[in-house]
Amino acid sequence: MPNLRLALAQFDPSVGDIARNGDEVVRWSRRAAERGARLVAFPEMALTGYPVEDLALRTSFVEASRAALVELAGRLAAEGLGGLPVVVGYLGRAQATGSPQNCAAVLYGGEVATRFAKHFLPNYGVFDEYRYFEPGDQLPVLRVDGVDVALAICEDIWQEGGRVAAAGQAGAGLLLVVNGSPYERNKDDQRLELVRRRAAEAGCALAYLNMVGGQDELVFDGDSLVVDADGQVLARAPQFEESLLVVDLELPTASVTAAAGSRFGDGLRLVHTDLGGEPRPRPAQPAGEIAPGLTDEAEIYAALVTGTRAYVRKNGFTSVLIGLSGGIDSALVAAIAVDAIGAQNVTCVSMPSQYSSQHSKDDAAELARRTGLHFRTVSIAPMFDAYMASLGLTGLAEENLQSRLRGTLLMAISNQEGHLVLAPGNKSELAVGYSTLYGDSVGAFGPIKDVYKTLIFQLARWRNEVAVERGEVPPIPENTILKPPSAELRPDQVDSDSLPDYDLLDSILDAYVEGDQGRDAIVARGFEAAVVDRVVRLVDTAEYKRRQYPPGPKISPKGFGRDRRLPITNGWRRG
Ligand SMILES: Nc1ncnc2c1ncn2[C@@H]1O[C@H](COP(=O)(O)OP(=O)(O)OC[C@H]2O[C@@H]([n+]3cccc(C(=O)O)c3)[C@H](O)[C@@H]2O)[C@@H](O)[C@H]1O
Ligand SMILES: Nc1ncnc2c1ncn2[C@@H]1O[C@H](COP(=O)(O)OP(=O)(O)OP(=O)(O)O)[C@@H](O)[C@H]1O
Ligand SMILES: NC(=O)CC[C@H](N)C(=O)O
Repeated sequence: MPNLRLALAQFDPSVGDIARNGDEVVRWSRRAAERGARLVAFPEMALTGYPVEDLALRTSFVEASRAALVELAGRLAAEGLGGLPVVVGYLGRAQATGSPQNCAAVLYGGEVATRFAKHFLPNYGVFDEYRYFEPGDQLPVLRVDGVDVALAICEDIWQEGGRVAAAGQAGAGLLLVVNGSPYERNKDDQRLELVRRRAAEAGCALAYLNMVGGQDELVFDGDSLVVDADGQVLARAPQFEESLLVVDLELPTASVTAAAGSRFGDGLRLVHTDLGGEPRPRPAQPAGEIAPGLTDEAEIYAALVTGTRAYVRKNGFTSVLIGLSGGIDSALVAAIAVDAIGAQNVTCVSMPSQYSSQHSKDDAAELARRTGLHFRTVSIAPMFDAYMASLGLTGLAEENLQSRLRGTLLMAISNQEGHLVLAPGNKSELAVGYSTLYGDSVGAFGPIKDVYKTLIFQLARWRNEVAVERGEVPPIPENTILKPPSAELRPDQVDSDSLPDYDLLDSILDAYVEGDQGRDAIVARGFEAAVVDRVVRLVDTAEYKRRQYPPGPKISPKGFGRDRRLPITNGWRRG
């Protein structure tokens, strides 16, 4: 059996920065060549970044991507890499109609050897690909060193038939799939199972390459992997880290004999590109590594850190600002920020009012001491008194004023010092509208907006335990984790005064938001009808707040954002 040394470049592209992404393709291709790879692949739309959203509808952007692809082919050859076939995703257009397409190409010998477009387009959850792209209709097969490699793009393997079935019918020796597959909790297990099933269906080995990094609300976790035809994992890249996965594959001798243009299932037309090369023997020291997977908490925390770091850096900031209350939410956000960009780049402000307890001030200061982040205290009391003297506010208006003064203060410091403000709201609060508009909801990015309160506690404990295991100081003070959550907007206030206990609330939210179950179905599961009705009503009437909330990293199958699109003005009250 011939050997193919394959390299999967699991890198972090930047949306819209075609020049930088092109440079990265050259850099990683050079590394692949140095490691003896005979074929190197880059993720879905690596040249433009992914997803490009409505940039796909801009002719100037499509043309820039197409021109950059041709230029990249020449540049690779000029830099001595013309003999290494490079599979790279880009934004292209259909020849017949000129419509945008989600494409990939093989660059070889200074030229674009072949191009093809994604066959199946995802149009659910966060994806809108019918809005942008025309589907492709080719089965691209690349012959390299006596092995036939069929190529596909992400959703192509998530739906039945298509290129998977066609690759099997054509007799390909390897199915190489390039992806932009956003992170969700437990999706790594789902992908592994999918990849194994598709390898069996195609009857050949399958190489799955995903990108890493963050793009607005999406986080990409990498976790690229290669399985043989029996589904056995031959190589696996680390999660959330850039890496070059190099693997030696013993593959069947090329056997695709159908004529170019032959049709396969789903009407796919075979385009066979023979790059030549002799079959190679198995090397004395075969390549291939299997990175260990992360635990559930480690994976979620890494996603939050990755998403936050990417947002801050890709938007040109170096530092962030957080209002630190001594409570668990802002404490976890501060810990994430420190892990993402370093304590020296994180500033926290304690903004006590007349209702702030001593422990809240002490706990905030203690977190700062433990992590080494910049910390200062600005009392909101004089500003509060000035407002009260002018307006004479009471009740909720008085409570919200405190939160708004803090929001204004944070934005003022941001303007003055150039830090990006992080919003500390969690998913439970966002679900029921338990935050003050233009108050604690101000900010550019919400690192924990897709994390339920019960999971916040779990992550805080986990982060502290990791620190202990590493012999470091746990970042989050014990008291912050142990005390009952409170907004401290009036004397002795605790969250449980106005909300069901978080265990109960999160269980109902899980059914209503993640599970999309109706009110009756949730009650039928044994939850008290009055509590369900209240939670459903709170969720439904808080849509206006969620739409004004900053973006934040999606970690669940249904983040508030593009995964869940409901009207703000909505008279439907039956869940
Ligand atoms: N459909 C709609 N579309 C657009 N805007 C709408 C609207 N309905 C009301 N509004 C506007 O929104 C205002 C009400 O919203 P808002 O001003 O935020 O005030 P509101 O939601 O009434 O009160 C804030 C709630 O969040 C809780 N909170 C605040 C701060 C921190 C925490 C915490 O522990 O984390 C909890 C607080 O206890 C209270 O229950 C209305 O006065 C109105 O101006
Ligand atoms: N005394 C304070 N000093 C600084 N920031 C504060 C203070 N109180 C509230 N905040 C800011 O407002 C956010 C909302 O705080 P609040 O205490 O109302 O609710 P919470 O959701 O329980 O959050 P946390 O667990 O962080 O306290 C906090 O996360 C923090 O960013
Ligand atoms: N980019 C894509 O086609 C992604 C769709 C696919 N279902 C995934 O999440 O992995």
